[in-house]
Amino acid sequence: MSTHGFDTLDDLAPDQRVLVRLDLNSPVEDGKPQDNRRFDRHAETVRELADAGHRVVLLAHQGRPGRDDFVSLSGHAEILADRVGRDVEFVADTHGDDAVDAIDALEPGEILLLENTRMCDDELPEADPTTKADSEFVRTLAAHVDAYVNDAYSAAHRSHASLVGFPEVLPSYAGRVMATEYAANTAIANREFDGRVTMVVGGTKATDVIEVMDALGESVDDFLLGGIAGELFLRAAGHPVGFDLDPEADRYDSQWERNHDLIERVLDGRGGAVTLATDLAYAAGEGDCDGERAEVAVDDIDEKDVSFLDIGTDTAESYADVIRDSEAVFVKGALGVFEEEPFSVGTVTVLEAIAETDCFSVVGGGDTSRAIGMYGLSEADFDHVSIAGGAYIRALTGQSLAGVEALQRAAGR
Ligand SMILES: Nc1ncnc2c1ncn2[C@@H]1O[C@H](COP(=O)(O)OP(=O)(O)OP(=O)(O)O)[C@@H](O)[C@H]1O
Ligand SMILES: O=C(O)[C@H](O)COP(=O)(O)O
Repeated sequence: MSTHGFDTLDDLAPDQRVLVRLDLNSPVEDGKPQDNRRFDRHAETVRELADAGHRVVLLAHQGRPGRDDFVSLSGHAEILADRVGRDVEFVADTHGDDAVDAIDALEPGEILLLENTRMCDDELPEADPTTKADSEFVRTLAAHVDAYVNDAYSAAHRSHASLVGFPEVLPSYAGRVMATEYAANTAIANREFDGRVTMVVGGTKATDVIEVMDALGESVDDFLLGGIAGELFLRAAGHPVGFDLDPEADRYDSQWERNHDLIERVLDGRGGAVTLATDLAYAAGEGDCDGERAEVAVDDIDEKDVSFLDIGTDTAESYADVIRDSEAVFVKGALGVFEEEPFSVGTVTVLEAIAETDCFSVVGGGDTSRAIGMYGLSEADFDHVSIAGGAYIRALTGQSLAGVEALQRAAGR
């Protein structure tokens, strides 16, 4: 058993017919899944199992019923096959006769992907593990395999049948992605660091990250703020910022209404640990992201009529200094609209400082981690680049994940 209380692939017996839950949930365009790092990451677990001679049956979900991204996994099988370097057979069935026949026909080292688990009525909604274990979906598939592996860390906060049902009835193991993500993302709450622990807080989901700041309390020495949350904190400090260029998007006002009490509480309790931007960047001229970068000192902002798109250069440099002096750095959310090169300065300066520094580092959030590839940085320069969104947030705030708890219970049986 690992130190995290679950068994891993190191504990798996040889020659198993193994059911493996992945998270291949991807952006979908014109009905087709778009390639992303989830395929590369899970491919390593799948390849390891197939190379070891196991018969590999894969489960994954895509989208949510009723949404445009709720599509079949046939396209996912093609991308995954390319990444694994082996054939991945696909059957458009979740647990009926076609699925069962295909499972029974597998030879050692062969890989089969079943249809989108959310197309099976038993998968959703969330329910307790025993109820999910008693579903036809779980009972049927469990009878045709020897073991279950959960590699879907980024979906592990959902108490769905494919995540919590199987560990109730099968010997269960964490896949490589699950084990790595779990260790890195809980480090902020579980590990002792000798030196300064810094958290870079940005992005658009201010409510999420402010709750993280509140929950983390003393385990973080410095919070470096940017993005929407950064502007909300500046607003709390009396600066007229947080102007919605597109009022429909409503990035600021509703998140301000929802969070201003919490922001005050964080500032009262941990104000000394919170560092806010001293300058901000905006698009000169047109008033949208296409304009040239211009900067203004926060103290010189008199009116709320500009949409800020990045922290300023002085702020970025001072954040980089803090990072160079840190023992551990956790990133949640980008410091600006890095997708537009002129407004990537904050995010890229901070990521470069982390990459150059010998600190323990975790970068989380789907969008934020994309900046690493976009600006020529290497994932190898970070201890961990998470592929999880909601699960990363929950791990940072010390909340348990239903799928991880299910693995831990299974290991204890
Ligand atoms: N000042 C800003 N104004 C508008 N958008 C911003 C600003 N600063 C950052 N962003 C945007 O924030 C996005 C990333 O934030 P987000 O909160 O979505 O985090 P994430 O890293 O993608 O996490 P998740 O995986 O949970 O979505 C980027 O796409 C960036 O353009
Ligand atoms: O992409 C994700 O964050 C996970 O797959 C969870 O998806 P969900 O939010 O639709 O449950």
